[in-house]
Amino acid sequence: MKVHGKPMRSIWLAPDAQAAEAIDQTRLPHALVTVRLTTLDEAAHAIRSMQVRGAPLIGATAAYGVWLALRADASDGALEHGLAVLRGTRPTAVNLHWALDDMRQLLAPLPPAERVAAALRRAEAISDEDVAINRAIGAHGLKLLEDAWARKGRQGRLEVLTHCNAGWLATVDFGTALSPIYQAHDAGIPVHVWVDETRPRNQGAQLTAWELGQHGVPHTVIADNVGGHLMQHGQVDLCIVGTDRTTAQGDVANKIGTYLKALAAKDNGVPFYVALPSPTIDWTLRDGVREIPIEQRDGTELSDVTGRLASGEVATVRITPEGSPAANYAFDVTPARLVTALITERGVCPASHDGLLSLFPERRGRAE
Ligand SMILES: CSC[C@H]1O[C@H](OP(=O)(O)O)[C@H](O)[C@@H]1O
Repeated sequence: MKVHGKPMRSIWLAPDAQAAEAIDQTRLPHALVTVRLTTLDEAAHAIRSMQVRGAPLIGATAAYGVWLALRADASDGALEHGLAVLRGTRPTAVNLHWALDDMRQLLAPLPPAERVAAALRRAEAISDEDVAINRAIGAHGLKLLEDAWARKGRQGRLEVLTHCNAGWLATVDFGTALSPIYQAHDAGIPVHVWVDETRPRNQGAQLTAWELGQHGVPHTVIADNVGGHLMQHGQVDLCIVGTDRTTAQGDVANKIGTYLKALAAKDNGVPFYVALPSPTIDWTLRDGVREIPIEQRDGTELSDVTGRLASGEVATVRITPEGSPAANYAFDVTPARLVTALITERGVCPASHDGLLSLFPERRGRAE
């Protein structure tokens, strides 16, 4: 996407080809800072600390992380160590595990001398594939937004609510949930986005709002608990969110609070869509509530808030009493029954096993 008019991805090969570079998302929206990743540990830290975040971007970063590990040591032991370190960074986004399995399947059979070049080629291919997938999700999602706009008589604004950040910052480019919104905006549909702030890491307030502003998409930041009220008053035409892991039955793991938004949407007859790139489908799982691992992060992400002072200085302040414990669950699971449809790169389908198999028939009968 463009930043100050200049095309940009969220992660890229450094011009000297000796590192990966990425936008440090912990510095947005107050500063646009690039972080240079030269080692396995720097790549792992970038994922763990959420300098890079979002399921597809986590997968791409992990692929570059394997390349960085092998640049230092291309032995079997170093490959396995690198895969293990990266696999241990964050548990919920299945793209991380898909990308690492993909890299291992490619690299383990190769002679060490061939591994570094092959790893970089694959990391770049994974990034390019993500961009193509997200463009396609945008095109399929655009049709849903055009239909919603037509149903509304093309009057006023098309009101879309989104949760967290599933924009181009959460991917290599274009985003998943925001991709149809960008394409609708560019097609001249007067779309307006209600942006859930998404406590505690504020991916909506700090990242989605920044992205939409950069592209000129009208939006309003709201507290996480406002969405149900807006839906009750007819101010939301549809919801569209991303996902970190979706089961073969269509249960959707996404940022904490997504489930509550889906319940409000169901209660108010508001369509609830999930933008789902295929590397985010976990074909091995059926019951998402029972089986998807939910990341718990440090309580200081809840007790502390970082922002910019009037002086322009960025500071962190504590908002909870000293000694009050904080529980920081990072994801929840929305059962398929609350999902209107899944928007994949191959088209739109019901949130069900048959729905997914209709778009991915090659998965029928495979023992996962
Ligand atoms: C397109 S994946 C975006 C997905 O990832 C986010 O989680 P996090 O910011 O913790 O990496 C959130 O669940 C988004 O919907």
